[in-house]
Amino acid sequence: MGEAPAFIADDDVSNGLLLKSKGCETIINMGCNKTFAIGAMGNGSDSSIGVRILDKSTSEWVIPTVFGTKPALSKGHSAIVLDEDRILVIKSNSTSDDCFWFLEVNTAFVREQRARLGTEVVAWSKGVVGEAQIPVVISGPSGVGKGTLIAKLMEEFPMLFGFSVSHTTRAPRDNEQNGFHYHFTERHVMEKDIQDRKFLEFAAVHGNLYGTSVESVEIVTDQGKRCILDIDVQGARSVRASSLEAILVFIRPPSFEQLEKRLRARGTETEEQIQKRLRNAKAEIDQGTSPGLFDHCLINDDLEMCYENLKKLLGLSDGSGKATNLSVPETVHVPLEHTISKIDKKILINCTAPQQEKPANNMFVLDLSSIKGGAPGRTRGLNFYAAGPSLTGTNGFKMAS
Ligand SMILES: Nc1ncnc2c1ncn2[C@@H]1O[C@H](COP(=O)(O)OP(=O)(O)OP(=O)(O)O)[C@@H](O)[C@H]1O
Ligand SMILES: Nc1nc2c(ncn2[C@@H]2O[C@H](COP(=O)(O)O)[C@@H](O)[C@H]2O)c(=O)[nH]1
Repeated sequence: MGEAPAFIADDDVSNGLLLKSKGCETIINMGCNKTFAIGAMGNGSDSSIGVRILDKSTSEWVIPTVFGTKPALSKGHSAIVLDEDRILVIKSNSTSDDCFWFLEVNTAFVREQRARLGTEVVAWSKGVVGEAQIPVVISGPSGVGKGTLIAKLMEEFPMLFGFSVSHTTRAPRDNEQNGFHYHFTERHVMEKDIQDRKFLEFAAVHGNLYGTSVESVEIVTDQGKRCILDIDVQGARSVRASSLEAILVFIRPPSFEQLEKRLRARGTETEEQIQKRLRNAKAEIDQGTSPGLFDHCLINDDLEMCYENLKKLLGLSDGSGKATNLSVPETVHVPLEHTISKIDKKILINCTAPQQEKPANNMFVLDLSSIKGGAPGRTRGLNFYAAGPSLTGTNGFKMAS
């Protein structure tokens, strides 16, 4: 691990945006009578960035309950207050998926958890650079062909889509791999994880528990890919009601007889299970085809035609099977020495290069005007671009190794 960074406050930082250093921690004063210390906790045992809170009314330091994936310690980081709810932390020398982190200190999610637990709470949310496209939920009765359609999409566009691997308490089928088709788990483990808020949605389906973990969606988003979820109608309803913005597609069979035929031909369920799935299918088709819940409804009669229609509504095809909408994740690299400052929703990152005689073209902008999401998932929609030559005397602070 690298040596602890020191932080030097610029003289003109007076508006409470960010404050000085304390050893290897950044010290941030928030308006809520609290001071946040962010950095290595000094005990040498934790490999992630820690947080302590000073309650100024009691002068006591508190270790909060931390939600979300914690950022790993890096050689240096800087921090700046975004608003009364969040602090932005920028890690130096990090890859694009590990550079920008939001420490939520008073968002709706944090307030909810604080009220539930009766303790101080903070939550980390990793920033995702680029125009992450909203997840796609594919729903429909068992046997309609959801998995088949998703497999075709993943095969044709492996760089564009990533599958959210669900958790389930049902037993694996012969051809199913743990961690690829599902995370197969025990009911008591899954129930505990649900209690611990690890799931974005979950439902009891055909007698087993199924759920989408926050982490499963994050893994896909971190790869810069568009997340596809294969979930039942109850799950789709939960997603609709959640903070996860998604496009919801219902797949319906051409007829109930065809559905039964497909389920039987698949040969993966016992007669009893097939009967249960068919009984549930009736209610699912009713709910899926009634207005309000789903954005789109496709009939999976001819598989190729249904697949073309799916691609069309996802903006992937002009109808001829040609891809039209491929995107590439951006790369980000913030050096150890930099200053940051904030103008409205834009963060200016001035990468100083003292060894160079002339200032290099090293001013970058992190545009936060289109961000979406937040803890317990990711903060998406960050834009990062070069803004021109370095400026001096900006309202920021310098981080040194
Ligand atoms: N358009 C189609 N015409 C005929 N058979 C199809 C069609 N689409 C899929 N199938 C077949 O139907 C069976 C069920 O499909 P699939 O497993 O993809 O359904 P599913 O909706 O994912 O089911 P579950 O919800 O139970 O996972 C498979 O054997 C598949 O090959
Ligand atoms: N609400 C959720 N439903 C899910 C999830 N993963 C799968 N499913 C749905 O369960 C049924 C049965 O699936 P099978 O693999 O046992 O045939 C099917 O309708 C899936 O869409 C999930 O994470 N959440």
